[in-house]
Amino acid sequence: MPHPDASAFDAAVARQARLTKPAGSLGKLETLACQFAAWQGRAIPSRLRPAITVFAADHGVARSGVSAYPVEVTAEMVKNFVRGGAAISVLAREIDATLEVVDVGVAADFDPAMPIVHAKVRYGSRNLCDEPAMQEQECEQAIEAGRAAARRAIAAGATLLIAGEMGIGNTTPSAALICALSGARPVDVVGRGTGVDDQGMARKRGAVEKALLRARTTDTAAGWLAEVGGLEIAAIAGYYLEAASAGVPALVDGFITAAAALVACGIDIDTRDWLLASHRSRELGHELALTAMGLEPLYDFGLRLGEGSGAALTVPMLQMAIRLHADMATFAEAGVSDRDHE
Ligand SMILES: O=C(O)c1ccc[n+]([C@@H]2O[C@H](COP(=O)([O-])O)[C@@H](O)[C@H]2O)c1
Ligand SMILES: Cc1cc2nc[nH]c2cc1C
Repeated sequence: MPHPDASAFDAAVARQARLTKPAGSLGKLETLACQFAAWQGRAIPSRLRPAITVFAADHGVARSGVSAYPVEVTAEMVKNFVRGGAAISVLAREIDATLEVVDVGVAADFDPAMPIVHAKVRYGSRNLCDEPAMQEQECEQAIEAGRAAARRAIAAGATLLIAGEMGIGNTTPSAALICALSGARPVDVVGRGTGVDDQGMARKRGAVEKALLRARTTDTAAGWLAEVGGLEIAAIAGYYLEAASAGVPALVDGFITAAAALVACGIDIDTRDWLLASHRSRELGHELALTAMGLEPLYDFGLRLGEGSGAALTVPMLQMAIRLHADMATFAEAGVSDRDHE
């Protein structure tokens, strides 16, 4: 995997020091501009061209009372994405991002003419409590669907990749993966997802504990993904792996994408160098998962939607960071006196 360009980073840091502002006064915006400089391999990064890919799939475990919503919502929301009425549809238009929806495992048939990517591996993953969620070959097929989506986005000119997801029940496999890969306990990771009540929470924690116990001899990230993951989570892991291989940065959205990012980093630790976390999700174990990868969220608005929405919301801010870095005058250009040097 390529590494971000350290000399472009240094050149960007030097430029930040010459811009007409007290040193460090633009805080994280300065760091972000320098990070994009390193990612793009140029002291002044160019305007971002974001691509959003939403991966949709269903989950066998969703039939065990672990979600506040019925499984049918996954397929219904896919249609809503396409019609333009979902939150991510609105945000994609607002930030001028492309939006592609990939069916990797929704438990329903779609009209073949519907403008989504038809990459269904199977009608939902199996119930992780009782058996491996995916066979190895199914898992690999889902990873490849994610890799292919990243390749398409990059070939079309995207310079920032955003993965989103839709899958009723998917906070349960995500919690299981985060526990398995970080060593955290289910009580510290399992949250309310779409808003389950206390009984639902107990069922969810029970499901995660049962899955972790059943698959306890698993010893690789890819192995855990197949045992307790899900088809859209596998696809997103593939999407991140491909982004990093191509040297294109990718945003980590909420709880589910963080679980996928942990898997990708478990498969190849260098993936981490190309990831940027957008927000802190309201979902319990999210920050713990980000910390396990050394990622820090940019903001906290109490979001817990998914779809890539939290990541999409950061794009205007990232564009501003780059614009400021590119267009502000230096002290010399503006004839402004710099600080006294000791
Ligand atoms: O992004 C998040 O942090 C997030 C937190 C909770 C729920 N979600 C979304 O809600 C769905 C999963 O919730 P659940 O309760 O069905 O497991 C799935 O479609 C996710 O996109 C997303
Ligand atoms: C309506 C709805 C929209 C979503 N978008 C992502 N997860 C979702 C879950 C539900 C229930």
